[in-house]
Amino acid sequence: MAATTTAPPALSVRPCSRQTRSAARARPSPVTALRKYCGLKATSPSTASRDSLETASFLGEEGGAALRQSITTSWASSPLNQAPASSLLRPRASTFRVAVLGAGGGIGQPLSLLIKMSPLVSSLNLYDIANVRGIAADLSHCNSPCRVAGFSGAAELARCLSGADVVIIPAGVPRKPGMTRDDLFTINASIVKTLVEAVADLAPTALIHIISNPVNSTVPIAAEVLKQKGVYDPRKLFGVTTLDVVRANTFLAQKKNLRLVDVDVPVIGGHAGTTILPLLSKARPATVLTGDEVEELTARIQNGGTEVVEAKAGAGSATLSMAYAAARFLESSLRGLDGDQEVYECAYVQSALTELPFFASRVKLGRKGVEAAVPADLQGLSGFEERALEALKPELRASIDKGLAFVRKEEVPVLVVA
Ligand SMILES: NC(=O)c1ccc[n+]([C@@H]2O[C@H](COP(=O)([O-])OP(=O)(O)OC[C@H]3O[C@@H](n4cnc5c(N)ncnc54)[C@H](O)[C@@H]3O)[C@@H](O)[C@H]2O)c1
Ligand SMILES: O=C(O)C[C@H](O)C(=O)O
Repeated sequence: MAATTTAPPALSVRPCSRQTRSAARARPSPVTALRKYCGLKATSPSTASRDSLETASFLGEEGGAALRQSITTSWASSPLNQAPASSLLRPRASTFRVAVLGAGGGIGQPLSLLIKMSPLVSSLNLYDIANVRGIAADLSHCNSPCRVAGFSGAAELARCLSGADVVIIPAGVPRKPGMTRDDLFTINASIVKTLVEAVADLAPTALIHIISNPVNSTVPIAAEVLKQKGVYDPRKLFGVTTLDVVRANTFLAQKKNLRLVDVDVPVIGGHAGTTILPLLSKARPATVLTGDEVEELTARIQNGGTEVVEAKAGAGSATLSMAYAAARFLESSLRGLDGDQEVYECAYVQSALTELPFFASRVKLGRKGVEAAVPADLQGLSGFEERALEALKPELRASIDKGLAFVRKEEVPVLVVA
């Protein structure tokens, strides 16, 4: 990730489309390349204006504009059309402080790198029970403005959390082949409970992004802990389900040969097996799918996590795609906190959209976290989706109850997962 003095397209986190890749090969002006730059978030025309689609980026709208401006100036004035790195990398100063708990893990490390690249983040605190000082030292050598510090062991958790605007929690054990996410409950429930207790005490106004599985239960656990501590604000607690949306977008685009950047599939319900419900009938662009295609795509999206667990054959679950998804969700959250107006993501939150107290749906993000859930996605579902929605409710409810009972020290209900 070293900054170079060569072509600015190297600044992109990823090329966003075939068109962008071929444009890069043709060595366009850097300004043209950046106009096409889409960064981590492939914004949908359904949720963004044409302008914001063009500027949507991991850099944020303003950051992207500032970067384009700096490149216009420095590129044009450079005799070799190769501006010095210092003038190319001039993102805006920002004010958000992010803490990652479980930063030494398979998700934590690449996620921390992506966050270090974000000009929306001024300070990144890494925490793990394992030693993360080396990771912090390593990251701190990247010449992006965000300050990085490492905190290892429970004694340093308080300093890590102090002043955080967003706390991201990927701490916990991942699945091995043959396990369900619920099989992780025994270990991860306690980890999440302990960490959220600390967040309640030390960063009670922070947004909390929970990645640790089983998300369907760990989010209710976190809610109950925060309630017991008297600091629960349901607008600020999220189960990160962005990976389901990322997978749905990718798999649909592959299946129907669509431009990835155009595709947006809302995914509702929860984050485990059949509780993951992609609403393909609401996909943008509107796409004609046969019944078989819907069933096949839905199953692939629901089993995306298992696909990776099996491919890794005992070495863990999705880490890189999860880091990418979590970085996208963080960027959207920070843009909301920063006052951007039209920021939407799917997330697993306290919800009144169905009879279930927690439910993943598209939500509007704002200065205080969730501004509103978007009910429109649940209206006019296909027959297949209606049936799948009803079918997922018992399992999701059982997972929620299991999480709540764990904190309330009630008898934990037996959860039967197919
Ligand atoms: N929400 C999602 O879509 C999604 C996607 C992928 C993985 N996950 C989940 O994320 C979790 C982490 O996955 P991973 O692959 O990074 O696992 P990992 O084992 O590679 O990393 C977990 C890290 O957590 C740390 N840790 C454990 N207990 C801790 C504690 N009490 N305090 C601080 N740190 C602690 C470990 O030391 C380790 O560094 C798993 O539960 C996995 O199932 C969720
Ligand atoms: O599948 C897992 O266990 C990890 C994660 O929930 C995923 O969807 O990849």
